[in-house]
Amino acid sequence: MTLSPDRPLRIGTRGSPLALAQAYETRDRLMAAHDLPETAFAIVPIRTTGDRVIDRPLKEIGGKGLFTREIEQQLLTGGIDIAVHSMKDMPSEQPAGLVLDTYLPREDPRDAFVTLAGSAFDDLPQGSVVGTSSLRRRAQVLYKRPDLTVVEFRGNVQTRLKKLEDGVAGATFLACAGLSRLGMGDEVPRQPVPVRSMLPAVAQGAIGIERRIGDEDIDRLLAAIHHEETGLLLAAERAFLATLDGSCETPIAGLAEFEDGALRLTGEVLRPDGSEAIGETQVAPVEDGAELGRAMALRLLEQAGPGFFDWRT
Ligand SMILES: NCc1[nH]cc(CCC(=O)O)c1CC(=O)O
Repeated sequence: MTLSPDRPLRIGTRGSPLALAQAYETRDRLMAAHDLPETAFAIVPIRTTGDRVIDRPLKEIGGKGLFTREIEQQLLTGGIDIAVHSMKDMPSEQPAGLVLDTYLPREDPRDAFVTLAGSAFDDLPQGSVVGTSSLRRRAQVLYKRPDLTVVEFRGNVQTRLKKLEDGVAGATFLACAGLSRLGMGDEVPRQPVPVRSMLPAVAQGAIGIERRIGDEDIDRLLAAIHHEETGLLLAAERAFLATLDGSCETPIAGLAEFEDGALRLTGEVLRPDGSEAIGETQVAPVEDGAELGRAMALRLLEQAGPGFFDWRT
């Protein structure tokens, strides 16, 4: 495939600072892998429903693919050639005609606990207010600390820090990966939360690149930057998520890690109000991740029983 300034490879992405950083990282890896100049690529920011509607909780806007639909549409109609995504925002299945199996090396998957003073989650005073728009984080926080109040908190890193300064909440959570990709790892007063204390979202910290099925030039281009290990981990986590049929309305957490040459998966489901959590850890051969994830999801669903994810009134 010949890429030139006249016919650059168009990389679709959301327009947020984090999304753009991920698109640039992808471009830089493609430049290095294929010895191509910057002018062989064009970054194309695309506004999604999730970006447009910022005044309502995500779960109210509803539906899967809030941050991806418009981008996938452009990919299907040829407006862009590839799309770069935060894998944790990706539905477990892609629209017909698209495939998402190229991953960059995963960043730190942990959540970071953020306060103006940089204090640790365990030191948060009784009755404090925590801001988050993530159902998973809300349920996990309330499960561990029923004394806390959780308020809705949307917006980018700067907006959230401003809200802390304005006293809207005393603390919030952000993904470590996002902060370091933004180069803000040291600017933001944060404490990484151990994964055993707060299990991350499925695929947190991983970047995925989506393409059209059957475009062999692009297949070859992307194969050179695919990170196999991340692929093995995400196979387990994404099978777990797919079997649970999760959406942004279901508090689900999952993390796969390598351990002594095997793959260890921890999965967790919570009631939205944080009154109950069910989880387990299992080990399997690295190539059996998808089966491990599926089986774990089925066991957790059975233990949870019907109505587990319903909001209690
Ligand atoms: N839902 C928004 C979103 N999607 C991916 C990340 C962080 C980066 C990542 O997990 O790869 C974030 C922000 C956050 O949770 O702090």
